[in-house]
Amino acid sequence: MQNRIQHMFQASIDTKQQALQVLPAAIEQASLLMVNALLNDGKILSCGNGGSAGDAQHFSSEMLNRFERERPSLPALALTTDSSTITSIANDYSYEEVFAKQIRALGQQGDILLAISTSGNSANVVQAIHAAHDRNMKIVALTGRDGGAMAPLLQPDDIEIRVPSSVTARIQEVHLLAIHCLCDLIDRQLFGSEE
Ligand SMILES: O=C(CO)[C@@H](O)[C@H](O)[C@H](O)[C@H](O)COP(=O)(O)O
Ligand SMILES: [Zn+2]
Repeated sequence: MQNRIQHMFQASIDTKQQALQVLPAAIEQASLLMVNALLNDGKILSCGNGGSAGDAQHFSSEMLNRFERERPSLPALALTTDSSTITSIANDYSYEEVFAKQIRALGQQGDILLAISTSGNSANVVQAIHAAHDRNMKIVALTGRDGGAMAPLLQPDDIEIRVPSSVTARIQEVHLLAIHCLCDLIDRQLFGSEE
């Protein structure tokens, strides 16, 4: 079984090496978009399914609490946590609407939606992008594969961070690294670099 473990570690390393060749500019641009929103009293909403729901919550927790340094709390909200809201929307309307309906209530012009989907095809994340655009919000999309249905929806001011892989788990492993890069760059731009 150790061969299997070695294979997965190596595949994750290889995927990160390939992502390192193509993603830094998009991650930097996404951090600038987020910092601009935060400096203008905007907030960052995040959403995704399964492991990506965890990533959405990972990001919002590091904004609301902190990443690696002491600093004021930053306004972020994961749309994946309120089970009563999610189950009632899914039950009364459709699972596709669970994020979009929240965005229509909470999203304001100048806010950012962090939309996370390894396939780019999760219908509720696609609908979340439509709802965010309707609220004049900008999108940072964390995707993989060919970007799926999300990619063609993105507007010129939106940013896509697309991991060059078709393996969900490997894509997620890079998504989390990208999230930590965003947290680091946001802190440095808002509160100065520590070294
Ligand atoms: O975490 C994993 C796989 O590693 C799964 O839970 C995965 O998140 C789920 O299959 C999601 O439904 C996949 O959705 P998406 O990434 O294509 O939007
Ligand atoms: Zn996973």
